[in-house]
Amino acid sequence: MAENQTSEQGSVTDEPTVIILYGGTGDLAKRLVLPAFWELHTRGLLPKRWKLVGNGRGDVSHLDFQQHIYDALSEFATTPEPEAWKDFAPNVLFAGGGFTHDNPGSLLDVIQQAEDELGEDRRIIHYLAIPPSAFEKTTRAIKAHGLGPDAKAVYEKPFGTSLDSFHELDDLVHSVFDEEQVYRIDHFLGKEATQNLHLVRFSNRLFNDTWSREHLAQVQIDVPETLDIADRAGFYDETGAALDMLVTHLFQVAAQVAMEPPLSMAAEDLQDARESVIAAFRPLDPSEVVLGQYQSYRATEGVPDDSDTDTFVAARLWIDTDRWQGVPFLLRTGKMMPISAQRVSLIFKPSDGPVHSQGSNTNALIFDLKGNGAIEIQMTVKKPGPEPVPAESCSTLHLENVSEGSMTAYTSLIYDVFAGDRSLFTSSAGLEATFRAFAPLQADTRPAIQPYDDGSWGPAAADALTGDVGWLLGS
Ligand SMILES: NC(=O)C1=CN([C@@H]2O[C@H](COP(=O)(O)OP(=O)(O)OC[C@H]3O[C@@H](n4cnc5c(N)ncnc54)[C@H](OP(=O)(O)O)[C@@H]3O)[C@@H](O)[C@H]2O)C=CC1
Ligand SMILES: O=C1O[C@H](COP(=O)(O)O)[C@@H](O)[C@H](O)[C@H]1O
Repeated sequence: MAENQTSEQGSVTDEPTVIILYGGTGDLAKRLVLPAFWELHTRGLLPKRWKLVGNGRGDVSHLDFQQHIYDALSEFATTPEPEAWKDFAPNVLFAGGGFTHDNPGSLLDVIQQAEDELGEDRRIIHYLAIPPSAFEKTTRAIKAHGLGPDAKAVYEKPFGTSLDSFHELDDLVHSVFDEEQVYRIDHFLGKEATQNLHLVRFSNRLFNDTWSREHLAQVQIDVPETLDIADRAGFYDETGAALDMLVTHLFQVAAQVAMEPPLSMAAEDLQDARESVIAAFRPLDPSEVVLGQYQSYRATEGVPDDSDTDTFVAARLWIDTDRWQGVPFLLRTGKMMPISAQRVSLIFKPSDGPVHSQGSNTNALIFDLKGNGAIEIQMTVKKPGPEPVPAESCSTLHLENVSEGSMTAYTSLIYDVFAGDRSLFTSSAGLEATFRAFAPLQADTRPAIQPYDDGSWGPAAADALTGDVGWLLGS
């Protein structure tokens, strides 16, 4: 979240604001975005006067959309307290009939209705919580109906699906909005624990001095998920794991680990440092990438019988800076795996002796990105007893003493949109570099999809990518 959370709350909340949530009844909206709006409301961090307008292709009444939000909050956050809900619900409207350049559905009328209550000086925030394939037509519609000037636009990821489509979308977006109006979300950057990666590193000599090829054998960024894709087959089948997670979240987290020391810990300097290192990502070598698809995937309603979509990806990424020469970044994520976790592991080289670890564990510093985060250290210690026998041990710092008041990534990032703080959002230049590194997976050199059992750790070939080390999870 922006550093100005409390000091500038006044300036954020004074601006009458209409938030248009395209894809308002979708999966992302119900699981993450609507709970985030609710959290901001209960914390008093929404603008003083606001309207939230859900948009979609179907016709949904205002009351039904309010009920949809209530149900989503009950399922994915907490059941709203009646008093707080009474303040919230009347601000929620729905505009159906879709929104395209030649047919605005009821959106313009509903915006007018919101404006009648908020006044003409209202600001519009467009939040595109829709599949990436719909970004372009919705952006064209925003332009055609004159809703671009003075607005802010929040784009979900992936912003583009290839280097070419990224350029096309970026050009289109810049024909409607100035860069300062655009907020490209990668919610892994908003996670408290992701931000801890640089804070812990740069504030503690113990870690900062060992954060390089001299000491590290490899870095693993591992995000297995037990989830299937049943609720979002349409979106997922046209996207796949590599686009959904690798070129987006995992690349951004890799950049967060690999960045050079920023000029200062100020948000813009951190953003520059993160985005600069992405330019040094070597384009992926398809022979170092494993794509998989879980066995029951094609039986999912809405997925074609012959779908070639990847639901698993593991890749070895090289970063061509002096600090990281020779250190592979192992990235892995997939659906229908045995556990859900989000871990960044810095795996140390063996010590020069005379005592060497003998166990199966590795000397590693691990950041758990879930929730408020945790930091784990795996190391060799002395086994109690008369002989100096080394044994493997592990200790976890749960960070509870510093987690009071923490917010979900979406809550924090949406607050930043209100506050006008773009430092935890991705820039055009940074995203262009991610798509350059990703391009070899989109050519005819794309590796063949390998099947894996539901609930397994993915195709066996992914294990070989880590060399002798093995994946810390699941080995
Ligand atoms: N779900 C998640 O966990 C996360 C998703 N995201 C991102 O959020 C975005 C939306 O994902 P998600 O909510 O899962 O996807 P959904 O498949 O649930 O789609 C969201 C909504 O978009 C609308 N929509 C679908 N297709 C089109 C279309 N062709 N034109 C216009 N509107 C369309 C639908 O609403 P209607 O039928 O009412 O028009 C749908 O409910 C994606 O960019 C995704 O990468 C990011 C982080 C997490
Ligand atoms: O963006 C996405 O992220 C979620 C995982 O993120 P989490 O923070 O909600 O655990 C992933 O399941 C989804 O496929 C992807 O679109």
